[in-house]
Amino acid sequence: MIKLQHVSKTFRVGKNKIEALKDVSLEVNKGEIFGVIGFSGAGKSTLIRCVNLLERPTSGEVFVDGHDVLKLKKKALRQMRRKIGMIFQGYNLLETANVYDNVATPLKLEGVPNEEIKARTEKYLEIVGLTDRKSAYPSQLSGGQKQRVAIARALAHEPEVLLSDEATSALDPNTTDAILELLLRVNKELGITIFLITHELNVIQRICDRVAVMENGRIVEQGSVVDVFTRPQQPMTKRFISTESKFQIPSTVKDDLLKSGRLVKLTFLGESSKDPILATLAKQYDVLPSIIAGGIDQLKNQSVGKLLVHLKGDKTQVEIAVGFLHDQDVLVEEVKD
Ligand SMILES: Nc1ncnc2c1ncn2[C@@H]1O[C@H](COP(=O)(O)OP(=O)(O)OP(=O)(O)O)[C@@H](O)[C@H]1O
Repeated sequence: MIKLQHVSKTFRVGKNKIEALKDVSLEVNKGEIFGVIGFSGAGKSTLIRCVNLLERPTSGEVFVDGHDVLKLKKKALRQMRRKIGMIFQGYNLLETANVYDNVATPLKLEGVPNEEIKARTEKYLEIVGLTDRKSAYPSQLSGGQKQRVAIARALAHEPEVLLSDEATSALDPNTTDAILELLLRVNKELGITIFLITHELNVIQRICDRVAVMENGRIVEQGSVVDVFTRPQQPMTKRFISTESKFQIPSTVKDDLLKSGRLVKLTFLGESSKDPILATLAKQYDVLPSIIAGGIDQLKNQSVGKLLVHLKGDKTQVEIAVGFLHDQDVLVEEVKD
């Protein structure tokens, strides 16, 4: 649905050159939710803006639905842009128009017949749950409600793709969850492909099928969310996950534990979460496993269990026990200092 090939973007500010994107290639399939994650300044906004040419790449190719958008003439580009809706962190609503008109006015400007405007505006306000607030002005709405208006406005053009530029970054956790639920419904029930950028791991975990991790204008890793976040390969991805991870134990506690044994982080996926692996380990080897911390991450279609376990015992026995864990269907990471 969206294909970027070797896309680079250089900004010139006075005498300085800023390489915001460096040879970025990625493909978003029809019907999926694809997320790009990275810290501030990684190039995410520039990347998403290259899809609908709010930003023109310095080099490389951008395809939307098979069309090479950089080669499209004005009229064809306008038509292609209709296939692409966009929502932003700052909502971009018309403050002087009420909710209904915020959705209806852009349709009017596009020449959609009046009856169709009414039908679509009502339909999409209903989908985002704002039918009873259609006369309210943006200043009378919460951040989550404003984002719902922006989503209805984007959907009213009946796009094939929705681009989301940090749509939940200004919202509190509960409102973020509700907007993510809405985006999931938009994807599932209306069949709209979603391409989003975010700096929030939670957004990727909750709704994305695939993810790309960006650093300094480059994509350093991409793949399915389960693979990338349970078996991160690149230091940047590991750093992202550990920054967000809830497994932070005080260094004094960690030092004590490492003196008396080894610490392993176990990640359980799917069926492996049902096996009594630690009980088996304690029974088969002369090793005492203690659970130091644990939790479950809910990914879109799968839950992932994580345990931080201390293994105490004779050095050789602990070594054999770690080998046993590696042989199971769990991911084992040794925690050192
Ligand atoms: N219009 C512009 N002119 C000059 N430099 C720009 C412009 N837009 C972005 N940049 C620079 O390009 C780099 C990438 O910025 P970008 O906004 O794409 O990153 P980001 O990952 O979206 O970060 P953030 O989440 O903070 O917006 C930064 O160094 C930024 O300063």
